[in-house]
Amino acid sequence: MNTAQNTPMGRFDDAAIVLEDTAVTYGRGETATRALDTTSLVLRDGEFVALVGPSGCGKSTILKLAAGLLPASEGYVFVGGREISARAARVGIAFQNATMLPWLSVRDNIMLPLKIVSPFKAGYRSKKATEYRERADALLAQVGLDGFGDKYPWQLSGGMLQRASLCRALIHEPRVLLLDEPFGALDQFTREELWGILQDLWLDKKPTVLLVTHDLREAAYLASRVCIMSPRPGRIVEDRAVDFQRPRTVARTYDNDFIKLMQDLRALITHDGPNTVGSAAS
Ligand SMILES: Nc1ncnc2c1ncn2[C@@H]1O[C@H](COP(=O)(O)OP(=O)(O)OP(=O)(O)O)[C@@H](O)[C@H]1O
Repeated sequence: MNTAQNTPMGRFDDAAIVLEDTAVTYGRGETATRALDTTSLVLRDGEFVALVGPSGCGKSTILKLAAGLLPASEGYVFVGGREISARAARVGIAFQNATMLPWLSVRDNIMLPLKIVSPFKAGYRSKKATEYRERADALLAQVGLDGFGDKYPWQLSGGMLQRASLCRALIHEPRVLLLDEPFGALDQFTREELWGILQDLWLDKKPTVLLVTHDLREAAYLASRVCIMSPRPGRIVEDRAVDFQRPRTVARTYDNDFIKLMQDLRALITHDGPNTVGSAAS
């Protein structure tokens, strides 16, 4: 087992996520798929980084590595200072489809990680149950779902479910939040509203966030850094800081400097010239 002292991790004292010369090949032999080419990436504690790139370039693969759901074929992955394969780190995860258990209330769905994740599960059955309920209700209020805790998932709209999914990802106060196209299935207005909510949640507790998205406007609105990946087998070809003042607004995304940034990023993905911004990356 590797530790922070005797591996490359020792060089990144304040890093929340480190990929060091990491590569992933799915399968073996003739059916093997090289999904992620040799890639290095460091997220400092509290950073918000967006991963953008063509379909199939390995974005979700990077999230699976950081979540400990997938071992690296080559190189190292550290989360919270530990090699990920050594011990699962405490992360929060939200996907494009907010899968909820239909027989549980929204509040009980949100509280699920507390039932499963140490050290919370010990307190779940005892005196902490009330505290956990209050924590779930406070999060629901933060995302505009005050009073919806007793409803069932099928009584909520897609946008409301995705808000609840964010609450579930945050209920155990993870220091690392992994988001895989969390707003991809939503209409534009709901998506923009949720950008604001996610930004507020991030500004409140400053977890380290790794967001996979196809939407460059979403990436530039939310992230402090946008990493652009090449086609499969992907690797990071651009790591761009986004310095716009926070809190950011939707109106800000129509300013010239914001549009210029999106044009630059899009050109890196499509290899088009800078004046060809259209709908492909949004
Ligand atoms: N379990 C698996 N077994 C075999 N190949 C896989 C597996 N998971 C992903 N792949 C392949 O690895 C490559 C990268 O997949 P990944 O899901 O990471 O891409 P992505 O960038 O997230 O794609 P998208 O933007 O379309 O969601 C793809 O070619 C995919 O077909």
